[in-house]
Amino acid sequence: MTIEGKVALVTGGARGIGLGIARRLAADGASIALVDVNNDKLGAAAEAIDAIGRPVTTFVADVADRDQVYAAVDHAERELGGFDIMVNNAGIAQVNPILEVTPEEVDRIVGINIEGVLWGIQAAAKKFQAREQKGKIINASSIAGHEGFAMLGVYSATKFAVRALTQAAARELAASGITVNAYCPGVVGTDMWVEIDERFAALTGAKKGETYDKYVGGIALGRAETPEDVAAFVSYLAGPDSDYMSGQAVMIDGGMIYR
Ligand SMILES: NC(=O)C1=CN([C@@H]2O[C@H](COP(=O)(O)OP(=O)(O)OC[C@H]3O[C@@H](n4cnc5c(N)ncnc54)[C@H](O)[C@@H]3O)[C@@H](O)[C@H]2O)C=CC1
Ligand SMILES: CC(=O)C(C)=O
Repeated sequence: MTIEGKVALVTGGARGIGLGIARRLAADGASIALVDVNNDKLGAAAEAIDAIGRPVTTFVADVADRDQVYAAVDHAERELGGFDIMVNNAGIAQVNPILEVTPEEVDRIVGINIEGVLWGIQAAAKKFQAREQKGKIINASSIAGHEGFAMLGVYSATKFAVRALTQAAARELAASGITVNAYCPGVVGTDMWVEIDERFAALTGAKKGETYDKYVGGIALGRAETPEDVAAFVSYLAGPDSDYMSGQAVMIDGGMIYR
C-alpha cells in the first residue's frame, strides 16, 4: 500500500493497459479518475475499480483537446479531493506504409499521441504547482519509441516524441519536485493489437494472427505481455520507491529490445 490515499488519473482508462494500470493503482490504495474519449466502456471500468474498494470517478475527454484535459484534471481533484499521479496512457496505433500516409492521418495520431501527452504533462504539472505539492507524471511510450518498425513509422515517431517530452519535462519540473518517466511496453494483447493485426492483414495479405504471432515470437520470455505486467512497473513509478528517478523511458517488454 505505497500510494494509499493518493489520487491517480489514468487517460485511456476504459480498457486495455490503462484499465490494467487503474486496477493496480487502486489495489495499491489510490483513488482513481478514469478518463477516456469512449464513454461506452467507462461504466464497466469504474465498476471494476469500485469492486477493489477504492473511490473512482469517470470523465469523458479527448486528450488531443487541451481544454478537455485540463477539465479532466480539475474534475479528478474536485471529485476525489486531491491530485497526485497523472498517467498519460491514451494513444492510438496506425499501420501505414511511409509512402502512403496522409496529412490527415498524421494530424490525428500526432494530436492524440504527442499533444495528448503534452497537455497531460502541462495540466498535471500546473495542478501540482498550484497545490504546492510534489507529483508523479507517467507517460506511455513503447518499444516503438526506441526503434522504428515497418508500417508503424508515424506511430513510432510519436512514441519517440513521448520520450523527448518526458526528458524535457523531467528537467523543467524537477525544481518543483515533480518526476516524469515513461513506460515502454512490447506486445500487449489488447484491442490495439487486434486492430494492428487486422490492418497488417489487409495491407500485406498476412493471415489473421500472423503478424501478432511474429511479434510475440521475438519476445525472449516467450509470451505476450499483459496489462498487469505493464501495471506492475507503473505501480513502481507511481510510488515513493521511484522518487529518485526522473526522465527515464524504460522497456517492459519481456526482453525484445535492448538499450
Ligand atoms: N498494446 C500494445 O502492445 C502497446 C501499447 N502501447 C501504448 O499503451 C497505451 C495503451 O495501449 P492499449 O491499452 O493497448 O490500447 P487500446 O486501444 O486497447 O486502449 C486505448 C484506450 O485509449 C482510449 N483513447 C484513444 N484515443 C483517445 C483520446 N483521443 N482521448 C482519450 N482516450 C483515448 C481508447 O478509447 C481506449 O480506451 C497506448 O498509448 C499505446 O500506444 C505501447 C506499447 C505496446
Ligand atoms: C503497439 C506498439 O507499441 C508496438 C507495435 O510496438
